[in-house]
Amino acid sequence: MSGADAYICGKFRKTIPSVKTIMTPIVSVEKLTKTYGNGFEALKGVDLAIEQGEILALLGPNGAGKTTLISIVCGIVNPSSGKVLVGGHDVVKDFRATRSLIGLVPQELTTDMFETVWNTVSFSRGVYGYKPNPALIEKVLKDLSLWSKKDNMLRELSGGMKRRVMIAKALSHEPKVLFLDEPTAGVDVNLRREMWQVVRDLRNTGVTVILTTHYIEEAEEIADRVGVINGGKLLLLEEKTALMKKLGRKQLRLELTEPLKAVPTSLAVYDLTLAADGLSLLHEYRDGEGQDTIASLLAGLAAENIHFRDLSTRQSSLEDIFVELVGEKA
Ligand SMILES: Nc1ncnc2c1ncn2[C@@H]1O[C@H](COP(=O)(O)OP(=O)(O)OP(=O)(O)O)[C@@H](O)[C@H]1O
Repeated sequence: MSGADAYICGKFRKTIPSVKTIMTPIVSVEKLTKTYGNGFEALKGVDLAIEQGEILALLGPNGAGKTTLISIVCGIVNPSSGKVLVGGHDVVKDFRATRSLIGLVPQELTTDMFETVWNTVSFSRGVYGYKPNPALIEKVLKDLSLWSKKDNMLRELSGGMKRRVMIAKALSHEPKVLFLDEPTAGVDVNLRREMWQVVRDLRNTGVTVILTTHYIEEAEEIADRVGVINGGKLLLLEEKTALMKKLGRKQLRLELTEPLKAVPTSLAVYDLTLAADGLSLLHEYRDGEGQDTIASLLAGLAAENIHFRDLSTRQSSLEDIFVELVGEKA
């Protein structure tokens, strides 16, 4: 059963096998470059394979090249060199075939505010040359909790509903790959969580979701894999949990009972940082490497007669990892 079939047949059913069992990428990008007319090199050789049924979050600061990459895959911008395949079809040579496999939800709401939800979504399907399919449109609107608003004009909807209409439009022609460009930019926390659930539900129908985001929390929350783009290059592409494990750091903080003037030489081996007031000691270590060291550190402190009244650990977040990689916030 294809992702689209699953979409038609069930309320976001979990019918699709896990990412790891499927080998052929639904989107494959090889040595992709883009130099705009003014000579600006927006992409400098990007390689990327996206598996069917995964959620991939592309993180990167402003101007990193995320929208350029998405626009090339969607056939909106021409690449300067390299090759992009969607469902095995070349995005330049076989534009119609690839475009019909893709749904794009742009950053901006681009639709007639005086049109009804039903007409807007139905019209989108027609744009792709598909025959009307009221049953599918009904299903899409119900799954996105828009059914009760089908006869309302877009201007009568809340911000969150308008965003869901944009997703419904993109799903109206049953795409296999859905691109969401900054799906939750400028929305409140509740709406962001609602959107995350919509994205997860979509993935569970087999739709492959690629989203760009500035919100690290978003990637941390819903992505299966994370790609980091900066300066037109893909700096890393990694399964999220593996990434957190590999690059994640832990920090042990000890609150001392008495201020310490300096770290005793016998403890120099632990690479401790003493706070300016002398009342806390910090020890950083890689995830999974700490246990033995911490036991001997605590023994070393006891031997030096240094006592602490509290101790806490902190796991570095994806945000810390990102800042370390890119040198700035997303
Ligand atoms: N049509 C264009 N002509 C010239 N340069 C462009 C054009 N479109 C984009 N650029 C430049 O290419 C770079 C990448 O832009 P792009 O929109 O892909 O970044 P982005 O990662 O999506 O950024 P943001 O997060 O701000 O949306 C930027 O420096 C931008 O100014």
